[in-house]
Amino acid sequence: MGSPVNRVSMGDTWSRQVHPDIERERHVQSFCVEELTNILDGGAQNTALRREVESIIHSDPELSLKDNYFMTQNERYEAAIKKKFHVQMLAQRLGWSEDSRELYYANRSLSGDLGLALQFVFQKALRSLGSEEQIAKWDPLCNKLQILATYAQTELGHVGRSATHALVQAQLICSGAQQGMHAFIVPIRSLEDHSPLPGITVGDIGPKMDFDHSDNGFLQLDHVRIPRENMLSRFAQVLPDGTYIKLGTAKSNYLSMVVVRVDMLSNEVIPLLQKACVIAIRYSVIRHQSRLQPSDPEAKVLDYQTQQQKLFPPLAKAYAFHFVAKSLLEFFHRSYSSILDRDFRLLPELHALSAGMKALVSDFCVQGAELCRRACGGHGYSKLSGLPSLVTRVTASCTYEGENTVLYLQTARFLVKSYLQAQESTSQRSLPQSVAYLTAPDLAKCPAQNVADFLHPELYTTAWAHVAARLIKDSVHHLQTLMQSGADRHEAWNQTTVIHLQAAKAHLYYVTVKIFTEALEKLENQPAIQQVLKRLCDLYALHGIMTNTGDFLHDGFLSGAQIDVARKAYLDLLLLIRKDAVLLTDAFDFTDQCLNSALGCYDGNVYERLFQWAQRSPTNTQFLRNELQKTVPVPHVHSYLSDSL
Ligand SMILES: CCCCCCCCCCCCCCCC(=O)SCCNC(=O)CCNC(=O)[C@H](O)C(C)(C)COP(=O)(O)OP(=O)(O)OC[C@H]1O[C@@H](n2cnc3c(N)ncnc32)[C@H](O)[C@@H]1OP(=O)(O)O
Ligand SMILES: Cc1cc2nc3c(=O)[nH]c(=O)nc-3n(C[C@H](O)[C@H](O)[C@H](O)COP(=O)(O)OP(=O)(O)OC[C@H]3O[C@@H](n4cnc5c(N)ncnc54)[C@H](O)[C@@H]3O)c2cc1C
Repeated sequence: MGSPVNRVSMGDTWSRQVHPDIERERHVQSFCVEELTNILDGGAQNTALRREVESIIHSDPELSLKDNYFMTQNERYEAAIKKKFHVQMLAQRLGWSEDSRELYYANRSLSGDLGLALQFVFQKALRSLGSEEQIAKWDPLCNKLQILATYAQTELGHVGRSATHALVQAQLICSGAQQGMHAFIVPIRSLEDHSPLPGITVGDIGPKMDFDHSDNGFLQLDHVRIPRENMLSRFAQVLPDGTYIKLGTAKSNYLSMVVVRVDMLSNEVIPLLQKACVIAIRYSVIRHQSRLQPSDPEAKVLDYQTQQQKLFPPLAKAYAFHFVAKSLLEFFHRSYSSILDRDFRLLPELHALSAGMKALVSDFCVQGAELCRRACGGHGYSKLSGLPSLVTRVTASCTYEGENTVLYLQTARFLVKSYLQAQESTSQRSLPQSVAYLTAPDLAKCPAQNVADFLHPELYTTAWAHVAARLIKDSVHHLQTLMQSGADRHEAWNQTTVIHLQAAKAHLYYVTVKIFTEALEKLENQPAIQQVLKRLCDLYALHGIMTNTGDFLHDGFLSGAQIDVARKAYLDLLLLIRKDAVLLTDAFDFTDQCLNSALGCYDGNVYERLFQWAQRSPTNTQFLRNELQKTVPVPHVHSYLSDSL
């Protein structure tokens, strides 16, 4: 690997000297950081390749992210477009193919700060909904950037300034009959001069909370005609005489959403939380404040239990979600090709899991990133910490690709069906794997008696299964009671959605705990890593219990006394994780350039960097001469004072 300092140096003179406070954190290593990095990367060869790509990207001045925080929205957009084309040229020169690991790593090292991100969504949709001929026609045009494509499903589109083509999801009306949502490729701008085509009104939606690197726009279509073959036809066709032929199910065209949701977790959402944890935990061993004992020197803030309570649950989630995303991706790969071949048996479970996980993971990533930001005190409010951008960027993921409440309810719909299926004693069909626990034997009371009992993965997984199953049963009971009292199905559903939402969240939490524990079992040949990750897994499961105690107490599954014991187990874990905390963040192996944070650099030289970066601000660099020929920052209060006097 070479010296880590070499990897992370940003060229500042002090960055070769690691701050002693952070160096001490790395002094005693209870596990091999490099080995953990290899696990996260899926193998040592991947780590090596990723670092190779990172060094290419970071040595290229065109691809620097360092001025991002000082840019306006339009400047960010332009810089992101410029980088996109630059990376494309680099890829051509170095032979990085489309969908290659190299391009994936290039995107990661640039924090996804590349323009034309929606082209990716367009292509995912094209490949899942298009026929082989349509893919062969449109995909290469996108790869070579000969068309700039976007995905327009939500009303008011999302097309902006750059797109020449949009994949529009719209109602198909054939011979007067509504056939549901279908995907159409609509040319919207001239390929000659980029002007909007007849009938097209298109533009940028204006200032946003973040996502300035991405182009979001509105689109109106007024009597726009497109060729019949522009309707994506893997799952449905319209013949020249107007006959509609259904090749899939009524909801086959929703497949594109599944594909993108699965992909974006590891490509976009989870790294944002991971980076926030790296920044806040590194800063928390540099920042000293107050004393643990009156006679002590000022303590590192990470030594306060409340600081650990802020930062370690998000860290545990950052690891848990890595394994969740990996497992979801594996399930996706197992089922996708049969779905494309129109075998839809696995689709309901895949949809329910991917929609629900997108919601749960993005919700927790937002909460976690904001906690990290606040854990850095006043400096967390500075954009130069990197944290405000991480928070606002991850916040978008609770909305795009499906608003989270809407997605939890999709999972809940599947849970109701699965529960009813589990109740049918005559049913020959086995339940999908993720809900198999609905028929497993259940304990009425948790047997845990002491702290050690609460650290058994089987115990807390069973506890989560119990709560999820009870809440699902409860939600179905409420639904059925309302229907039996005369409410129609839709009304009864709406009157019980708050309860369904709670059930869906518990189910998803159970699934994440189960996936994390299963991932640990596979690490038995690496006991030191297994041990450190097990602590995070324990913390993840117990933190969930601590923040939902009512659900565990409700039917007496846990008693008040057991909750006290579980809390003791949880608090003990904070101390154990404390000594490995910085190493656990190092293992994510984000370069300093990619973190782009004055607080979070590997070397811990926070204050020098903050000071130096602040001086780069245009407010400090754009000077004018005042009447006394002295240079002063603009706008200067004296110019107004002299006007008004
Ligand atoms: C190098 C690489 C770089 C990469 C770098 C990446 C960067 C990445 C940056 C991200 C960049 C942002 C990109 C944002 C891009 C958008 O945001 S695009 C817009 C996406 N929009 C959405 O996701 C809309 C979300 N809403 C939904 O999904 C809603 O549930 C629906 C599906 C639209 C509701 O429709 P509905 O027909 O009313 O649905 P509903 O009655 O509830 O259900 C009907 C049936 O369909 C089923 N169903 C619903 N949805 C589905 C589905 N998707 N599949 C299968 N079945 C489904 C239901 O299970 C239900 O089945 P049954 O129970 O009847 O059997
Ligand atoms: C950064 C960003 C990028 C985006 N990019 C794209 C893009 O490229 N292409 C594109 O097509 N779209 C894009 N979108 C739009 C995005 O997909 C939608 O905003 C999202 O799917 C939510 O839909 P909505 O805005 O209509 O919210 P609404 O559906 O209006 O939601 C508003 C409220 O209503 C509630 N609600 C809605 N339906 C129900 C229901 N059935 N039951 C209970 N409550 C409900 C929601 O929970 C929410 O609280 C993007 C959005 C963002 C923020």
